[in-house]
Amino acid sequence: MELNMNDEPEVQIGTVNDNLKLCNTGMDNHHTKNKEMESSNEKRKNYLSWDDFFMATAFLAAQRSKDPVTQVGACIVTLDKKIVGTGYNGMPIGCNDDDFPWGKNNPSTLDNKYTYVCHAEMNAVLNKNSMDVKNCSMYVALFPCNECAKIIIQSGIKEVVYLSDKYSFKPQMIAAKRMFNASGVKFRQHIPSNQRLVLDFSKINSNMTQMPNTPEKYDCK
Ligand SMILES: Nc1ccn([C@H]2C[C@H](O)[C@@H](COP(=O)(O)O)O2)c(=O)n1
Repeated sequence: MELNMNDEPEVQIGTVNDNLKLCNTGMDNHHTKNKEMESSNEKRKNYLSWDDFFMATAFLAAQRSKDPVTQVGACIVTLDKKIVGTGYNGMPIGCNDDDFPWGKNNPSTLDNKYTYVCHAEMNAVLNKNSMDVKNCSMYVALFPCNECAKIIIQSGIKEVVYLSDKYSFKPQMIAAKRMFNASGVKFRQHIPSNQRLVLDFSKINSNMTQMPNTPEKYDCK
């Protein structure tokens, strides 16, 4: 899965650079590199930073969204770096994704998604799996609107880390910043170290020349 921090997914592990290297050097070099790494005592260098990890988690959550135009994800993290909630923009529970509108340019308010969709931030707070989210940080793809800002403030979240503020000119985002400033919620933009992250599900098996039989075929008694 490719987590394009701006766009749609594909599916590798590590950064795009890792994978480009892998493609360009071919399998032999890949095996040599793997062998070199196996005998080295040094730790891996290009692991994800916490900020990149939590933002990527928000982006991964966004991939659950059915919104055909904008997929937003949010991830709530405690002071000791534990994820306690994720959310993405979607219809409320019980409101069938196929029955409610996903368009946004219909003249009738009743026929536009904005009337119904729950924002990623709201869902992340409501989906929390901890007692509360006091003093937590929220990682979110897009800067929160005024309605989500109210929820963020009331829930006790103390920091918002966003990737894009592309709607900063809209009154909703200006109001959100006003409220954050007044209530002491800090906000900062995260610039990811890589524009794209690729999850390669096949990489976990990449050092195997031959795969064993599936576990079901072994007699485990
Ligand atoms: N901070 C945000 C901003 C937007 N959303 C959701 C709400 C809609 O589903 C969509 C925006 O649609 P667009 O006007 O870009 O077509 O994104 C959110 O969850 N959080």
